[in-house]
Amino acid sequence: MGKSTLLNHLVGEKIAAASRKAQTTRHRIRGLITHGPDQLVLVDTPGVDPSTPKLLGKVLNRTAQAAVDDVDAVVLVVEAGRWEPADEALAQRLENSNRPVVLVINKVDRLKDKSALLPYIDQVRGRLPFHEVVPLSALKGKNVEPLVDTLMQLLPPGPHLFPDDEITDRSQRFRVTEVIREQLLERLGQEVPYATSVEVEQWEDSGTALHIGAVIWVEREGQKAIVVGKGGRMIKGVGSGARLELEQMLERKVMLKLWVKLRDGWQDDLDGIRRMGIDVES
Ligand SMILES: Nc1nc2c(ncn2[C@@H]2O[C@H](COP(=O)(O)OP(=O)(O)OP(=O)(O)O)[C@@H](O)[C@H]2O)c(=O)[nH]1
Repeated sequence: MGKSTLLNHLVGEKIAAASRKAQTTRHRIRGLITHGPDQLVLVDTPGVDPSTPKLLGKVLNRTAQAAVDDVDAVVLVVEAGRWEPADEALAQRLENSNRPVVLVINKVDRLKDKSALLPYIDQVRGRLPFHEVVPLSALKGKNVEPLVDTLMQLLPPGPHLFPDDEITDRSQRFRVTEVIREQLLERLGQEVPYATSVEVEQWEDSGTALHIGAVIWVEREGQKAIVVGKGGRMIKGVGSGARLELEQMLERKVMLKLWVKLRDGWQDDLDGIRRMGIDVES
């Protein structure tokens, strides 16, 4: 859908892992936009997929539901030209949420025939009494500002919840794990990335560089071999790709060390899920 890409674009920096593979978002991440007296707190949620069998999937679905209960307005993101069964299921759930729902039609840059956009908007407008429908491209940053304006107008009056100059409630350490996870998602085949999780174990400033050590946890021995790759090629690629991104993000020299370790079945163990830093709604 492009929720993470949109969130990153809105706050102007990478705070959430985005990737071509579905269901990459695992955490509840807040993005912050402050314009003078107005402060918008954006909550990214994991995609809602009721068919996910693993306990991790169930936890993610609960996180998404709890996020809706917590907010003043909901942004439903769909892809231009499409209306998937999952979109319909979400729209139905939102109908009774008593929250204004803004429909974002993302990826308009992908539409080959631009004249198809207006009939599509007419068609989806009727699915729910949307507060507003905003077509945009999160990737290209096209028409993103009207979305911010619409959301700002929906804010209830109140004090700022976060400092004015912050763009996320998540720590730098967390953002580092997201950068590494994104590299894994980009470089590995379908199955393995979902079985991995990243944990920062070392964070030392030597003055000239920031030394970061992180563990990539996998569930099975075979996955370990894939993440390490032939002659360590995969893990080296992940490491150098992540290091370049981190140097840009942190605006300084970074020395990154990665280890791959085995932790059996963490996706099916609530404590394991918690240890990976994933929010578990009770
Ligand atoms: N062409 C195009 N691609 C986009 C756009 N927005 C996002 N994408 C791509 O769509 C893919 C999914 O984007 P994400 O931001 O990870 O989507 P998400 O909704 O957070 O996905 P989950 O992790 O499943 O929740 C990535 O490959 C993005 O680069 C867009 O406006 N145009």
